[in-house]
Amino acid sequence: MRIIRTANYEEMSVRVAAIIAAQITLKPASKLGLATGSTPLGAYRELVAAHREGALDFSQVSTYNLDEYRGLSGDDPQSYRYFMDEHLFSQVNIDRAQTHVPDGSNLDAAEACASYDRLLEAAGYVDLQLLGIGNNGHIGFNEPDDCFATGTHCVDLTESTIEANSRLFESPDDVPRQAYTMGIQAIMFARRVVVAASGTKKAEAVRAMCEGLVTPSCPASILQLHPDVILIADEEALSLCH
Ligand SMILES: N[C@@H]1[C@@H](O)[C@H](O)[C@@H](COP(=O)(O)O)O[C@@H]1O
Repeated sequence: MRIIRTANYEEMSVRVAAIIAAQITLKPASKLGLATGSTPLGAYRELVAAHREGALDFSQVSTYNLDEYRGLSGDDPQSYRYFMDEHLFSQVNIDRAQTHVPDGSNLDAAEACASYDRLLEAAGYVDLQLLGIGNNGHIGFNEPDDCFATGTHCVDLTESTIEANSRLFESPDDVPRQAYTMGIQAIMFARRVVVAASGTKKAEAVRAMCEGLVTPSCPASILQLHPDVILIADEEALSLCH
């Protein structure tokens, strides 16, 4: 795992965006695995700015998002599809038909997950997977568990994740209790993984990911087995690493 240490969130965002931009420049038809949350927002802003300056062409790019709340349709402002449309897809020249997010409006979990897996398999998985990390070490919505879940699956969100994500809802009661998430396999099949982390709240999860045992109780720790991972993290997020 290569570690790029940055002074703060802004510098982290610039470094993450630069790697994604380089990926698109080198391979215009790149398949990108994308993440939601506060962490990638700055990088998305940088990518939008680069596009507006004429430096980045998304016309051949396709994207596959990690996860979606079960029960939310794409026109719900709390959905991850809405988040991606708002912060990235509507701001660049990407073909919206080439942007993919698990279908939260499909309440048939088995069907929703199987069809997302078929899509990922048909795509041959992604060239670059962008990840944030949950305070409890989750990636996507792969929560701490007794085993690593391989395929796309429906998860019951942990109390700590509901609490952490409630800042984006009116109250914790409004946070959906379940989500569909890409499994560990599709994440590990990405040719390159870029993990972004910022702030002291992520420090323990970052330490466990980089230096702890490879264990499903910290899902991000599986990334120690991936041959091409770049962690871009600020001083605060790296503060517990040796
Ligand atoms: N499912 C998402 C993850 O993909 C994200 O990495 C994590 C951290 O979010 P944030 O970047 O807002 O801290 O939260 C959510 O639960």
